[in-house]
This record gives sequence, C-alpha cells and structure tokens, in this order.
Amino acid sequence: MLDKILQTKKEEVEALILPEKQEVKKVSFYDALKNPTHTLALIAEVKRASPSKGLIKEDFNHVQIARDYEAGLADALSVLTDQEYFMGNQSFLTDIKKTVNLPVLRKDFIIDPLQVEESVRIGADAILLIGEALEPAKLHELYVQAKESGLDCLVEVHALDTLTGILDVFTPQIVGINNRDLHTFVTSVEQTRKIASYVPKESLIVSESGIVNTADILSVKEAGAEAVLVGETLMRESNQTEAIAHLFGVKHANR
Ligand SMILES: O=C(O)c1ccccc1NCC(=O)[C@H](O)[C@H](O)COP(=O)(O)O
Repeated sequence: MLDKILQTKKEEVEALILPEKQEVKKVSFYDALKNPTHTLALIAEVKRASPSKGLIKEDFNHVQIARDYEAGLADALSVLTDQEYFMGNQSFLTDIKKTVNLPVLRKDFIIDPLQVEESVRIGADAILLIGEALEPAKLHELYVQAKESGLDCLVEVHALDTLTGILDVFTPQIVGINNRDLHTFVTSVEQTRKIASYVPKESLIVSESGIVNTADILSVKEAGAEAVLVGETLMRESNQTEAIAHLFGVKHANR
C-alpha cells in the first residue's frame, strides 16, 4: 500500500500548482508537545477514512471535530490532507487553522520540496516526514527546508533499522514511532516499547497509531513517549471532547 500511495504522490507533485499563501497565526508544534496541558501530550487526528479501515466517520464536520478536540484539551491537531486514500483535503487544514488556536500537523506523504512550500502556504505548523518513504539524505534535505520555512517536523519510523539509518545522518527534534506497519497494516503498541530506547534522549518521542485505551496510553508513556498521536479511536465516538476523556480514563477531558 505504501508504494501505491507514494506513486500517487509522485503524480500529484508533477501536477502541483502552489496555492496562495493563507494568513494564519503560527503556533509552535514542538513547544505544545514539550509543555502539554497534562502529563502526556495528545495530538488528536482529524481522520475521515483510511486505507486500512475505509470510511471511519460518516457525519464528518472537520471544523466541529477540531473545536471539540480543543475543548477536550488536545495539545495539537493532526489533519489528513490526502484526498485519494484518506478522503482528506488541504482546505480542511486551512479551515481548522482559522478556527482553533492549536498547532496543526499536516498529515500527508511529503516527498518533494514543493509539498513543503505548499504546507507553509496552506497554514500548517508542522509536517510529517516518513522514514519508510524517504532515503535518510532526502528526508534530511526536506527537514532542513521545513525548519528554515518555520515548520516543525514529525520524523516517523516504524522499524529500528529505519531509525538507525536516519540517526546516521542527523538527530530529529521529534521522532514518531509508528505502531502501524505501513506495508501490512499490522498495528501494535509493543512497537513503541521495542524502539523507544534507541531514540536519542534529546528527541521528543511521539507514539503513533493503534492507541485504543488508557492501558495503551500508560504503556507507551512508561516506554518513554512524551506524546501520543491518536486518530481512529477518537473519531469513532460521536463526541470528540468526550472521546478524549474516555481515552485518558477520566470523567472530564482534563486528564
Ligand atoms: O491509517 C492507515 O490505515 C494508514 C495506512 C497507510 C498509511 C498510513 C496510514 N495511517 C496514517 C497515520 O499515520 C494514522 O492516521 C495515525 O498514526 C493515527 O492512527 P490511528 O490512531 O490508528 O488511527
């Protein structure tokens, strides 16, 4: 599946025309994760559909979902902008940036400098760079461009050898450990427990995907994660503010 998505992205980049720059307030993604409202930072994802699960949320109102996440004290948002595989849209990200005060990660498959510039223009505060999708030198090139453009980067890895390949080149400020294998879709929070000790102390660890309950939250926190990125579990509930409270095992969202 990852190879198919990357082929689509190459085609999209060939046809890409940069949009007008949106005037939105910049908010530091890194600072928000480093100074969470509570003991473990939450990046709450606005995710309508996915390749592994199909349609996740039928009555999808991206702006209302973002407002509800903010009311539930999420520290940052992740917004899927890919149309073909996730039913996302760049306009979702811009609309959300104009509505809430949280930093927003553009969740897409970034493989080219043009997409980094596009992310700036649509109002993103951070982008995702996927270790399994990019050679370490190329990933570093995009990382430097993003940082120079004022974007933070969530550098995601699934496998240990992907992480060590990147660390041979540089130390990312934020490392995401993806609990989902993007080739097989097998998902287990054990992946965070396996990899976290190899991440340098100066990097902030985000545990991503497949986080379904409070036990998972506690497990990845114990492994060294300072933040979690959660999509489907929060999107499946009818009210996203309450969904955050349920996930963190509290009555109200102030976990
Ligand atoms: O979610 C998928 O099925 C997927 C398939 C192929 C590539 C990427 C995919 N997901 C992107 C993500 O990073 C997740 O949306 C994110 O980590 C949240 O995961 P979850 O909490 O399990 O929805």
